[in-house]
Amino acid sequence: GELKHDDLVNICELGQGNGGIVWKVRHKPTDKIMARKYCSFINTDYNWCNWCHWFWNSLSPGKSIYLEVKPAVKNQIVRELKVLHQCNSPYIVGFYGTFAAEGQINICMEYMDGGSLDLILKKVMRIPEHILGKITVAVLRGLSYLRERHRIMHRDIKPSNILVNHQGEIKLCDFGVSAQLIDSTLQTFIGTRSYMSPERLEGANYGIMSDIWSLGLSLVEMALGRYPIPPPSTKDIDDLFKQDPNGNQPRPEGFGCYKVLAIFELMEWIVNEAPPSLSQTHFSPEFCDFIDRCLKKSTTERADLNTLLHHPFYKRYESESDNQDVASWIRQICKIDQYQINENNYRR
Ligand SMILES: Nc1ncnc2c1ncn2[C@@H]1O[C@H](COP(=O)(O)OP(=O)(O)OP(=O)(O)O)[C@@H](O)[C@H]1O
Ligand SMILES: NCCNc1nnc(-c2ccc(F)c(F)c2Nc2ccc(I)cc2F)o1
Ligand SMILES: [Mg+2]
Repeated sequence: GELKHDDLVNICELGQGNGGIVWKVRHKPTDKIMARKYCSFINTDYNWCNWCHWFWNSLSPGKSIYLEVKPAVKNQIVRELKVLHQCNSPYIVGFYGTFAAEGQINICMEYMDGGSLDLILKKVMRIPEHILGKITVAVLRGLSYLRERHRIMHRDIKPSNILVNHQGEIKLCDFGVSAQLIDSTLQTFIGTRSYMSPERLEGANYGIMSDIWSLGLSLVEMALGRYPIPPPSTKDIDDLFKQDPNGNQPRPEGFGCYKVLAIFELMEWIVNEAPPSLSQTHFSPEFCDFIDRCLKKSTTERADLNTLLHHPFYKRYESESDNQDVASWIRQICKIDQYQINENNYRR
């Protein structure tokens, strides 16, 4: 049956984004561990000055934006989210239910004990190419599932929305299954960095091809270990790889101290400058070509989903049946984590 607010016990906070707070919870009746996302809305009536408040609020990234939606709109969102019960794929995070409590929309989903790839990236310097190959297989298969079976694009592909677990599974979450929720959160540039495609930033029509751009940019960020706009110089990259060839040292402070562009400068750069690319000094020619095909600024030149499903980089990893390599890599990283926890406890 449907989940109820009182059946859930908070265990610990998993993280905060721009539109939500995520808690690790236990569902008492089934003793199941879940991840519960509060979408931060308050259900007072919507009016113009709230919009201004929201707009100025959204300029200061990282704060949770409080949005106003009418109760009727909230009910429509909950109704549309129930479609998530039909979203069943090895590449999509499981869904347990949704409900409104204290004027907030809650989404309860599968708890992924490896966390999201943005957190993983904070623990290691870079993600090795063979792991990025497995990530690419999972994301492309997840996008295909959403398009073939539910006729939707993802809309928010980025490392924090790609989750992993100790079994080596890699799954997508936070995709735009509810049109009303998308409208209510005015998916604009909230957040410090944009994974949005040039056409989407320019306000032109956009679709699945925009997800392909976001995938390309996310892969470059995970391959280099830093957000790739403005692109690091070849010297920067060579230094990174010289310091730490296999890329699993935690990142030193002031790493690659590059100028962090303000959100508007960043969007301007994405629209006006050449897209980032990878060099064959450190990456395979297939991976470099895959990235170039995803990061074409013009959607007519950019590879579509079917082309990528036949690309040599994808083909190299799609045949590998199990993800034991991913599983041991995740465990190794989390063990570092576990080791750190023990260390800290021991010191205390
Ligand atoms: N199902 C889940 N299992 C485990 N951890 C999760 C799950 N869903 C989210 N998280 C964690 O919670 C954090 C916050 O998630 P949330 O989607 O609210 O924000 P975000 O994706 O980081 O950013 P934004 O809100 O801008 O999209 C994520 O970074 C992720 O580490
Ligand atoms: N960057 C914007 C703020 N972050 C965000 N987190 N979740 C969403 C989201 C947006 C639209 C939507 F329809 C959802 F179901 C959404 N959530 C959602 C979808 C699938 C699963 I499985 C779990 C979810 F929380 O947006
Ligand atoms: Mg997210």
